[in-house]
Amino acid sequence: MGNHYENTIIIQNQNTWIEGAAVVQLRHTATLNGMRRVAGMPDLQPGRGYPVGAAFFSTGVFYPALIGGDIGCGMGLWQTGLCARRTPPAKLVKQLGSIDAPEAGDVPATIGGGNHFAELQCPDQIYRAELLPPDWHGKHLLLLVHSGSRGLGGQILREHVERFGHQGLAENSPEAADYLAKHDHALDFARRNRAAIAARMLARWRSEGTCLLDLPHNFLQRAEYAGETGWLHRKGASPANRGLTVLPGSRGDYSYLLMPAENTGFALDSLAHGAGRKWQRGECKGRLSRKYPADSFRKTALGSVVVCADKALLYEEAPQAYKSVADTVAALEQAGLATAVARLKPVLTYKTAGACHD
Ligand SMILES: Nc1nc2c(ncn2[C@@H]2O[C@H](COP(=O)(O)O)[C@@H](O)[C@H]2O)c(=O)[nH]1
Ligand SMILES: [Mn+2]
Repeated sequence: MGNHYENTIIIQNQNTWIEGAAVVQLRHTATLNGMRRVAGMPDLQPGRGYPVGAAFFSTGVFYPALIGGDIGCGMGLWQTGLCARRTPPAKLVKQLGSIDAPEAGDVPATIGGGNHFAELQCPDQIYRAELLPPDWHGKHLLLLVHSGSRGLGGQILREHVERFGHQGLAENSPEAADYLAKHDHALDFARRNRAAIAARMLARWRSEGTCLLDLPHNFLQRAEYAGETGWLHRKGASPANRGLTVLPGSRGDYSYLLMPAENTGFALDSLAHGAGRKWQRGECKGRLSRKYPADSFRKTALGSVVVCADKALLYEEAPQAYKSVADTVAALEQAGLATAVARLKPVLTYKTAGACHD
């Protein structure tokens, strides 16, 4: 169900919890010059000035600050040739070793920090077999890669903010053309980097792999809404008009393969990009460390293994810090935006094998 406020919709149901600060940020974006409609997803959460988990449609002007610094961040999903039953996680961890150092080439093939990750997942439940992709192999593991444009997007945003602050750029201006060229480069860089990460990991496991989908969730595009042509900004929102999408939960929760519905225009053709954060990064250690030593997070309640040598990150990205992904999926389904196709269970989550930062 949606919750309307002038030109704003928030996709939520009775079980959706959204932090008040995120709603305040969303309502502020709705007042920006040229803004026609904003759509908050059930994973709406506060960001640095602007919310995460939302889409924004404007005319005549666009706002690089709404896209943020991780331009092109997204999710790629690969079908691997690794047999789910015959490949114990401990063996996969050993074969993988570290992929923290950049490879030579035009992209580093590294994941980056924060909540970027690569995860092997096992098909766990199939709800709509007829909607599975043609290359689907139910007995083999899937590889989900979540990464962005690394330092590149951050540099583009910094340069923009130094010159223009948080102002929008008038379409057809030289400044808009300059930003768009850089944005498109970062978008492509991020996509190629996810493919390079997948290729690097699959090579270590001596497995073939086929890309089932690759969708950015932080990007700007030309689009139409209510008969007007304008600019669709997505910040932590997955496109609902490019076929199957994947909605990740957390390293200790399921992920879902979703088929978007036909009519998603009311939500600016967008879906949630994750379960959504419940706790801010900075509060996680305080909430968890008395009860849970960092090492206890290297195995999850679903039996998966976590490779994360950074103890601070073990707390910041703990499953407890995220909302229930099943609730997020239910809110999307109830709003008529998507149908769950399959549920995927984590087997091995890779964050960093590098040095320990206590
Ligand atoms: N399956 C996993 N999902 C995860 C993990 N860490 C975070 N997440 C989910 O991904 C999104 C990504 O959000 P973004 O704003 O950084 O793009 C987040 O909302 C979580 O729901 C993980 O290790 N495994
Ligand atoms: Mn992301």
